[in-house]
Amino acid sequence: MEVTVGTAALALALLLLPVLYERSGSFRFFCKMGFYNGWILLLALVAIPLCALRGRDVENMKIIRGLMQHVKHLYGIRMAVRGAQHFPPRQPYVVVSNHQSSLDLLGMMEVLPDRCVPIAKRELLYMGAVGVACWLGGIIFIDRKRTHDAISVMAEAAHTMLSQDVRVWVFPEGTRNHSGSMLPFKRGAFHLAVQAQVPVVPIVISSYQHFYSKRERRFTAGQCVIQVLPPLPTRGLGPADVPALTERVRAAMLEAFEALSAELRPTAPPPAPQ
Ligand SMILES: CCCCCCCCCCCCCCC(=O)SCCNC(=O)CCNC(=O)[C@H](O)C(C)(C)COP(=O)(O)OP(=O)(O)OC[C@H]1O[C@@H](n2cnc3c(N)ncnc32)[C@H](O)[C@@H]1OP(=O)(O)O
Ligand SMILES: CCCCCCCC/C=C\CCCCCCCC(=O)OC[C@@H](O)COP(=O)(O)O
Repeated sequence: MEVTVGTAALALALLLLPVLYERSGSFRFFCKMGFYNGWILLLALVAIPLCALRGRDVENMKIIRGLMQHVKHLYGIRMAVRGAQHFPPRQPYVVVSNHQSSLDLLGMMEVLPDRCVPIAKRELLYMGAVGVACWLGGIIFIDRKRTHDAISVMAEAAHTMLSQDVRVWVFPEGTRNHSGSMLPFKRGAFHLAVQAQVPVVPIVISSYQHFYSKRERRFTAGQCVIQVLPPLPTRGLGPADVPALTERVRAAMLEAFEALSAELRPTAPPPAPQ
């Protein structure tokens, strides 16, 4: 009898889930974000044995990129890449891009150049299978609480970029930013580019505001533009030039971000006929 009541309660709860999903925006938001994280965890489990054949190697980022590229379709996110011709061919460079949310992974995987690895907070290493996949992909981890150590890791990265022909992707805001603008940029990425004497390639991911908002618990289908801006050379620059370079790149990115936000902002529906 107890089993029957339990089973009936479970069946009722399962029947109610679609209704709740249909009626509650917040429930839908949490389901979608839960599925996003769960799906990436599952993809990481698939990636691990494939990547393990090579060991820790930047070439494994191709496997991770390939496995991630369908995820946008699951969410109805249409992505357009502009300015891909700006990627310098056959040379190392530092990519810098804005960082709004963990959804940035989708934009990153849309344009990630070959032999390019992100710099990530070290906490990612402890996310189970995701951490293992990131390690196998050659992702560079920094401890944000230890500035001196983070700078040493970046200095080592400058060497690796040149000796092993590697490109590096940095989020110079240093953290996710949902404000609809850009935080001040930290200078690590620009020191890295100047130390290695390689160009900086700015990439702007358009605002998610019209289809995704963590604060409002809103996540619908939508459109996202990833704009690659012209590279800035650093040849001949030294440490004293880093602040001006940082500000120049941020100004260019902010201008492009605002232009994209204006372009993609949904136009108000026409007034209803009287
Ligand atoms: C198949 C499925 C598998 C799924 C796998 C999916 C994988 C995808 C993974 C994607 C990961 C994305 C993760 C994104 C993140 O984790 S973002 C967070 C981490 N990233 C950053 O923080 C990068 C940006 N931060 C910096 O550049 C900082 O400057 C940093 C180097 C970290 C140091 O930060 P902080 O401690 O806050 O110090 P300051 O920035 O204030 O710097 C202090 C002074 O040092 C100078 N400086 C900085 N860097 C250098 C350097 N490299 N060399 C020399 N000097 C440096 C800096 O200019 C400051 O001095 P001044 O004030 O300018 O005098
Ligand atoms: C054994 C432990 C198991 C833990 C399992 C955790 C499961 C998590 C599963 C999938 C996570 C997928 C998300 C990948 C990471 C996205 C990158 C990202 O956006 O990192 C945030 C970082 O840029 C800035 O961090 P903060 O904004 O400063 O914070």
